Amino acid sequence: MTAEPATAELGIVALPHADGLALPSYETAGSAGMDLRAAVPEDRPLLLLPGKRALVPTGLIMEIPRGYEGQVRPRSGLAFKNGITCLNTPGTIDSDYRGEVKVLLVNLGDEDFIVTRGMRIAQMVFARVDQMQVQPRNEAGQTVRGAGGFGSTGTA
Ligand SMILES: O=c1ccn([C@H]2C[C@H](O)[C@@H](COP(=O)(O)OP(=O)(O)OP(=O)(O)O)O2)c(=O)[nH]1
Ligand SMILES: [Mg+2]
Repeated sequence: MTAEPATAELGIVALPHADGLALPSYETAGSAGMDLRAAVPEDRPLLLLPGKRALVPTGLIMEIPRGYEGQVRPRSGLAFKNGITCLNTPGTIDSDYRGEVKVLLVNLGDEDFIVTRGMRIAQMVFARVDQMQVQPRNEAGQTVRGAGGFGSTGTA
């Protein structure tokens, strides 16, 4: 199976510290996310102690089309095997952001974790977003749910 041609275009600027690293790409034709690689120095891998967090550079600046956002999400394999996840998941990359995309990893496991150069540490999913016009009102329209929430409908 080959991928359907993508309709939207993602501009990527690779910074010098991403030299030699593969650009993000979809691992399979139907992948929702493209994996992000750690642009840490080859000779200075990042040690993530249990309970600690770190902002991991990707070495990439992205030009996301207006009307889309980038979501930085954890990889399930790292989460399951090592307890490594994204602290602020899903991280939000705004379409007008022109800084380096970084991944806020946290080690929720009980062992040290070493992030090496080129390691695929997270994935980015692009989603359409709409902006809303804020409309102040005196009261909200009635619904069956009303103010019920936080388990109001039960579990069974
Ligand atoms: O995981 C993340 C989350 C955010 N960002 C960058 C891109 C995003 O566009 C910007 C701002 O993110 P966010 O709005 O979540 O953070 P904030 O704390 O509200 O910062 P700001 O005041 O800059 O909006 O930081 C990342 O590189 N990685
Ligand atoms: Mg913000």
